[in-house]
Amino acid sequence: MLDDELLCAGWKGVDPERLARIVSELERGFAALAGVERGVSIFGSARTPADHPTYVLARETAACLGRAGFAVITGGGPGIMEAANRGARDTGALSIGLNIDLPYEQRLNDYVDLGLNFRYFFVRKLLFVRYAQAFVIFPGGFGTLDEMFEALTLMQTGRIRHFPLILVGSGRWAALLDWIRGDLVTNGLIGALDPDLIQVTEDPREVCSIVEAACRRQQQRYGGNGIADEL
Ligand SMILES: CC(C)=CCNc1ncnc2c1ncn2[C@@H]1O[C@H](COP(=O)(O)O)[C@@H](O)[C@H]1O
Repeated sequence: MLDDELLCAGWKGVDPERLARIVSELERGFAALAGVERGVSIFGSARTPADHPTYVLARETAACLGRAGFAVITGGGPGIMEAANRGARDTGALSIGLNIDLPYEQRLNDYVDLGLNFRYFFVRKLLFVRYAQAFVIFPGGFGTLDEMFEALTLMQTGRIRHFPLILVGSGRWAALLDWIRGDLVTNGLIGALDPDLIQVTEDPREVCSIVEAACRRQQQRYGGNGIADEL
């Protein structure tokens, strides 16, 4: 069977409707975020409570980015997402939440100024990249790791360029980084230089200076945010 025939074989009655929904989510997202020229997407656990040091660090980091003129984009949920939206709100920077519809009740956190709800994870993930100049990632679970590895894949394959991926909280990432540098590099599963795509810091001001330097490079080389046309 040819590829086209295979694809058509799966084209059931509901698929056109699904496709229309996907396109309309994309359109709504692009329209809502079209004015965002400088943004940073911040990821991290949905479960980190407000009195946790990592929450405080995420709030501070977002505030620092906000003061530098960046909009802050998160998943709009609780935990680190809330901390980052809160830090943006503290400084009057645009605080964006791209929320996902989940089977259990899920509302946007109280610190989102521009909020959108999505049915599809992949539409929302595209927007996290499309409207950001950098990814800043705090410790988290499967959701956070998914977002981190998606960005790394896009960087490794050249779909996004000069796009810093910054892990905040060195101690918490050490075991994962050891495994990446050890097992993955040693067994030839990634290139020897691929781990260099990841930067690690504890310091909100360093996050800001890494992002600003990358922005300048993106601007000089591409006149935009370093995102290839294919994305
Ligand atoms: C308390 C709870 C589980 C709430 C879930 N509510 C959520 N709302 C919005 N984005 C989410 C949510 N859960 C996961 N995500 C996405 O996945 C990441 C967090 O997942 P995790 O907690 O690390 O795995 C976030 O950066 C976010 O983009």
